Amino acid sequence: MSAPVDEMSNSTAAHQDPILELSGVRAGYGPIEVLHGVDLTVQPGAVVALLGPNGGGKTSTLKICSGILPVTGGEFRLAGRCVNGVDAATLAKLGVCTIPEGRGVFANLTVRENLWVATGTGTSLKDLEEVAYERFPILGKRRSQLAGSMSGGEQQMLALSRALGTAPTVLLLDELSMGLAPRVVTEMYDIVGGLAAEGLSILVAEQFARAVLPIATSAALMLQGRVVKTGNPADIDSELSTSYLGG
Ligand SMILES: Nc1ncnc2c1ncn2[C@@H]1O[C@H](COP(=O)(O)OP(=O)(O)OP(=O)(O)O)[C@@H](O)[C@H]1O
Repeated sequence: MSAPVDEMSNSTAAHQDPILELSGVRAGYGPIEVLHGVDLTVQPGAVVALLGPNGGGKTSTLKICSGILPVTGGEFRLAGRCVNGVDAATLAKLGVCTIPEGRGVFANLTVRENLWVATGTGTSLKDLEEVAYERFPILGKRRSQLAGSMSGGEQQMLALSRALGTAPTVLLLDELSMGLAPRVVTEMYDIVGGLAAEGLSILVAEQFARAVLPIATSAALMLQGRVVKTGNPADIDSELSTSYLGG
């Protein structure tokens, strides 16, 4: 039997259960169901790559995990507790942090102001800046610069800093590679791999499998609202080239 959500602590990474678990999860938009029974597991400290073509349901699955899209069937568990119906703000307080497609940085705000936005979760601006500038010194140099005038990689660093400043246990990343040069994508995924090595659990939705597979501990292939295969990154890579990419 699941413990009440209000008994959950932010230190969920130490738990024996998977940090995130979807079992037969169904969801949709209005009357249209788009997730038809998704099964997915993220173990503590793992990087799980959620792969597949456009419209397969990757973003919708991340929305379930962040509490934006309600579960209409099946079960969503966080560190072993059912969190169906728990809202996004509560999940954020429980340590689930999302970097959405397009990064979610405010182009017309400075780096510092963007960090200030994350103080809504209870972390002070001082702490957010300390974490950000220590990890990404370039952001310290750009603290008074408008985020929209920075490179795509620097914006992604800012998005990561905002997320990390809130000390998450689970990071949800949607299309980290979007709009970035291949070299920058590799750099960003190296950073993500480092975060997992520090104990963060990470679920990454990514269309460009080759970008994320080198740092993934496991991968799941999503087609038409279902996870059709899960396994180690090498197996899923070959599955992608033979079935989905047709080659
Ligand atoms: N806000 C929405 N309203 C209605 N349908 C939606 C909405 N968002 C997504 N969908 C539909 O849900 C299905 C799954 O989309 P989703 O964005 O989750 O897939 P995806 O694998 O992330 O694809 P992409 O990489 O293109 O974002 C698609 O058929 C899509 O058209």
